[in-house]
Amino acid sequence: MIIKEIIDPINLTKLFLTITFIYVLNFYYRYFTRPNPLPGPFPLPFIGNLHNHGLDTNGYYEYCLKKYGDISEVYLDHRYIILSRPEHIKKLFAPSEFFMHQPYSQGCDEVGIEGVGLFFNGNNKSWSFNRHFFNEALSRKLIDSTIETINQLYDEMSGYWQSLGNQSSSNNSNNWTIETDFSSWFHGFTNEVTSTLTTGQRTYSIASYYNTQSNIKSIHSNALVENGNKFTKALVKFMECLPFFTFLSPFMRHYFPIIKGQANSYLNNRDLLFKNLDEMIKNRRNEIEKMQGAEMKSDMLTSLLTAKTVVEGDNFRPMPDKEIRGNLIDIFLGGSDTTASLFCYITYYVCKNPEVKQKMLSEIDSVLPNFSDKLYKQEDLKQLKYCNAIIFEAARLMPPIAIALRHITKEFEIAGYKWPAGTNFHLNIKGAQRHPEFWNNPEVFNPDRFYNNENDTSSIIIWGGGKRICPGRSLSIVESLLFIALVYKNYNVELVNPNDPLKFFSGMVISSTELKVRISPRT
Ligand code: HEM
Repeated sequence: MIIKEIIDPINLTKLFLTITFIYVLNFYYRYFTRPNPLPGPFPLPFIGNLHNHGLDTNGYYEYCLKKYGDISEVYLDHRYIILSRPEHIKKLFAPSEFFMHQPYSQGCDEVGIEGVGLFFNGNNKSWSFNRHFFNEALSRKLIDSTIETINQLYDEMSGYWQSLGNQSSSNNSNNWTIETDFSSWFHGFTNEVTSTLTTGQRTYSIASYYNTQSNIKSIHSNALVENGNKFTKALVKFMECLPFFTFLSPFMRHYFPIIKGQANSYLNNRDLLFKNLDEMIKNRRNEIEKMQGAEMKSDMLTSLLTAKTVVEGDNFRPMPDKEIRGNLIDIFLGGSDTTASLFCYITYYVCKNPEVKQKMLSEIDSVLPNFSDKLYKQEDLKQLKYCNAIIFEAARLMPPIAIALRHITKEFEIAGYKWPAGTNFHLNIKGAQRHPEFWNNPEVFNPDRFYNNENDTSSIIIWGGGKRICPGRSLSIVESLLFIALVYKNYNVELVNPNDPLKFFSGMVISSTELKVRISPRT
């Protein structure tokens, strides 16, 4: 009888309405009594400001800066304080402090990345070990072997362009022009570079893209290309799911019908990706066991498997597989899309500014030998000072990661307010790098800011700052210099639609989605 009364639909409705009422009351009580109220859009229960934020992170923070000024707030899964002034942001880059990126996130736990690797790791001890490992692994030796890989992969990609050019022209010579999408080529390219650097295995992404564009197929077998393709797609989808699991509340992910379906599809994809990575780890472990002292490969997976320095009390033990997987994911997520997109932004701005392009070509031609003569090395690249300035200026205007995260675990004073432990910050990198009080003509692409010191450039924070500054920053600069050198030394590059704005998707990374260019061999 009592059970019948409890599950009576009228009682259930009353219960549901009462719980919802209490939730809403609590939500607004907390909102109106929050410490240091700031300007920002009014939040709604359950969704906060998700309806204002939408999927365009970059556009939304630009809007907040214009409408609410240097410091404002937004409600997603938590309250976030948005900082857009360099000096406020730099307080959270204090070199002596370990900051978490975000508090414990049930969403990140669900996708299996909470507390492992670097980016999603808020445990100082385990983060410090992984970070030390990263810094050691990304040594000059690894950068040298990455340069070699890029030179070789470029050779293959250039061969594909040549083949497409010959297919489109009647005279089968070097006199051809093709229209193609740099965004697709370079996403494939950086994916291959990252995979080789990380696991020692190729993904055949450039061959895969070539096969979609060409009547003649690449020499790599269909099975290899198809496998690599599946792996790459799983990585892209995994990346896409991160804002979804980070910013949507568990309630929405678990109970809202369409959202729940999407969450399940992302989780299936996670299973597929993890299975792939776990197999790579297992296979390499077997390989290492069989090698017994012979010279090992120099990729990061081998280093992770042979590192025996995780401290547990006084004991040392090998890094657990889950931790290894977390580090691999960090490199794939941090290193591929960012570098590919940056190269697209560089190309866009260089092609829109002919005087910059001319100066860049003069530097490349005077510093670098012809590609066929020798592979470019770190020493060659160091001389490309103007190209280096171009990289910084393109990343100032279009930082591939537009927002950095910080979560404080003790009271901190920023922008004249005392923030209690538990406050979350979104550091608006793009806003700070275009801030009119810190940059002369901030919207103008002018590499001379970094070449002739035409601007005080201390407000540049492309790679974040403090202890959590990007560990891949030197590698990404070397990769970008090499892309510029190889492509522009050998090809004429123009935008197909110079008047079109940049095309990108802004989630965690401001990712280039298309850049149509016209290329022909430089004679
Ligand atoms: C143009 C290329 C790149 C850009 C713009 C970029 C930018 C960033 C930014 C802004 C952060 C957050 C820093 C902070 O919170 O203060 C970060 C973190 C990170 N990046 Fe990069 N990155 C790039 C390339 C790479 C590469 C090539 C790798 C790996 C080889 C990498 C691996 C990571 C990792 C693991 C973290 C997390 C660090 C930590 O939490 O300790 N990134 N990156």
